[in-house]
Amino acid sequence: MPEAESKRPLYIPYAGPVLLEVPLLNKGSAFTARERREFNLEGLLPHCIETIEEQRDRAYLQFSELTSRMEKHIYLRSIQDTNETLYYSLLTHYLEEMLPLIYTPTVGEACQKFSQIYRRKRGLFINYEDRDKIDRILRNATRKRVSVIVVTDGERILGLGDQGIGGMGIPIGKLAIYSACGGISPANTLPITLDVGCDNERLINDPMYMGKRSPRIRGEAYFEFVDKFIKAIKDLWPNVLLQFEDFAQPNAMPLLKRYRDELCCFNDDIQGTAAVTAGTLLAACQRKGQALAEQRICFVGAGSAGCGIAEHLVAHMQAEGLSAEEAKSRIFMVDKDGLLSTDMTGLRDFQEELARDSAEVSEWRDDSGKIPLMKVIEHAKPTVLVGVSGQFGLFKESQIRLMAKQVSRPIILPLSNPTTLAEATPQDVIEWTQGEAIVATGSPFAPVAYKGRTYHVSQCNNSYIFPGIGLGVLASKAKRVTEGMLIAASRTLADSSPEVTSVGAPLLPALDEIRNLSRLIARRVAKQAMQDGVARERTDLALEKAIDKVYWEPQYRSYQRTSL
Ligand SMILES: NC(=O)C1=CN([C@@H]2O[C@H](COP(=O)(O)OP(=O)(O)OC[C@H]3O[C@@H](n4cnc5c(N)ncnc54)[C@H](O)[C@@H]3O)[C@@H](O)[C@H]2O)C=CC1
Ligand SMILES: CC(=O)C(=O)O
Ligand SMILES: [Mg+2]
Repeated sequence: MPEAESKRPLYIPYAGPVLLEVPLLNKGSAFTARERREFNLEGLLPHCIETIEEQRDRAYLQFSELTSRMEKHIYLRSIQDTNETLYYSLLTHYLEEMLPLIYTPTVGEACQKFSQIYRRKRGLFINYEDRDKIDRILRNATRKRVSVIVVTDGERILGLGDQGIGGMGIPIGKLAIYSACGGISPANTLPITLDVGCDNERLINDPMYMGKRSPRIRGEAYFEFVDKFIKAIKDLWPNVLLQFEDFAQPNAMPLLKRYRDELCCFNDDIQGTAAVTAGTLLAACQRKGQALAEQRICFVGAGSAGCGIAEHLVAHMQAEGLSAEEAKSRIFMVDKDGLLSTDMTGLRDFQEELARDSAEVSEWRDDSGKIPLMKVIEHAKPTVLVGVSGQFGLFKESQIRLMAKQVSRPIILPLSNPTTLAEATPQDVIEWTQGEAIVATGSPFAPVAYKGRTYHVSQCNNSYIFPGIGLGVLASKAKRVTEGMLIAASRTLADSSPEVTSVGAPLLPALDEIRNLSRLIARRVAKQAMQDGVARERTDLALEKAIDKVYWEPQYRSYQRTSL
């Protein structure tokens, strides 16, 4: 068996059964005869020395014999926890089939059942009680350099609410996407869950629950705890890229504001979602032969994602020539109590920014004094409807039909996850609009067959964006994630929209092109980082080399022995 010769060997201090227990290093039956001899593995493995492709075939055979999504998820996670190179080889090879099993929708159920299906350690759990020894805990995680961290406190997991430490499924899944789609080595990633308690009664009364069984720490104590966490991260890994994920609305924006100028970080639900949605909308506008600045955009769900997307679209429209005022006048934010307007009390500061002048919309009110979605559709005649409410079936037939009557080719984006919480199914939207609507969803949906045509439904999910941002940040050694970098990512996504070959062609590149897409996004993001003065200047050639250097492929390396 020829050893991988393209890369220099790795020097490994482990041998025997211990080496087989290190997921990042284990090669299983692919250890060569020399390695088996030198690393005391003889007799510990069956005779045949296999290639990663042969191992992948066996794993896929075993995977295919499982029937339920959860069994498949558990199986894939078990491979990740025993042989990470094989896991990523499998994932990249069968990305379209496996992404929905390690990510949305299955990851939602995996978070809900996290304590029941728990098997082996992965990532770090940092308890509120451990707040004065976070530095020590971080060092327990790994002695390696950490380049990307995804952190959650589990309070708003997809649209499923508080999952406590079960939320860990999300950082694990997101980082798997960084590696599978963005070429970030899993050796340099770390999923973290902050355990500050849990307010989900069902979970903390479940005897299986493995987290802290007490109400969530809130207020100043919570922010002091996160401050300590951030300080410990900055001390140990000052150049890390930190992604905030699935924090609940009261904390998501305040945490981002608190730390965005302190370390290289971003909030994926606010900023990653904004970038992917802008890219998707730009692609849809190209298809309609219109500018983004011409659209009237209605959001249902004025939370972290909704307001994050809206602010980012305002920046794009300004780049297209509108003033901030003009751009905001094209945005309509509907939350539980109807359209956000300036007379409402109790709005969060980021919602106030997007509230409509109450005098201007006074005629829109219904008998209860509120302005429900239907009234907004009637009066504002939106061309785009974005669902980020976490509420299944919120878009009603009458509303979508009215949109299609008022404007040509309405753009309808039910973005809530997982699939069971989508505001509408693509099948319904296509039928209600007689095939006119341009649709993309947060979770994957099968193509829709309607009147002899096939409509492909692209997945407008931040997973299209953050792997490329991560690669771009690492390659350019960026110190911050700027608004310009996010805009560059959106534009690259829109520019990669496939040629229209037929009605119903997908808006976004297919998943099997996502690795290439990530490299394109990385290039533009890195260049923008340089222009924004947050990254070291490099020539195009040096940047390309830096991307190649960071980019990790799931292939085995040759090992040489060294002492600890
Ligand atoms: N496709 C994607 O890439 C992403 C999708 N999402 C999804 O978006 C949803 C919301 O996420 P966040 O904004 O972070 O949560 P959030 O909790 O900050 O916001 C949700 C908002 O929806 C509002 N809402 C609830 N019921 C409503 C109703 N009947 N009518 C109008 N508004 C209603 C809530 O009051 C809240 O303001 C989740 O389901 C999440 O999975 C979030 C991030 C990325
Ligand atoms: C996709 C994602 O980040 C979410 O639904 O929260
Ligand atoms: Mg999220």
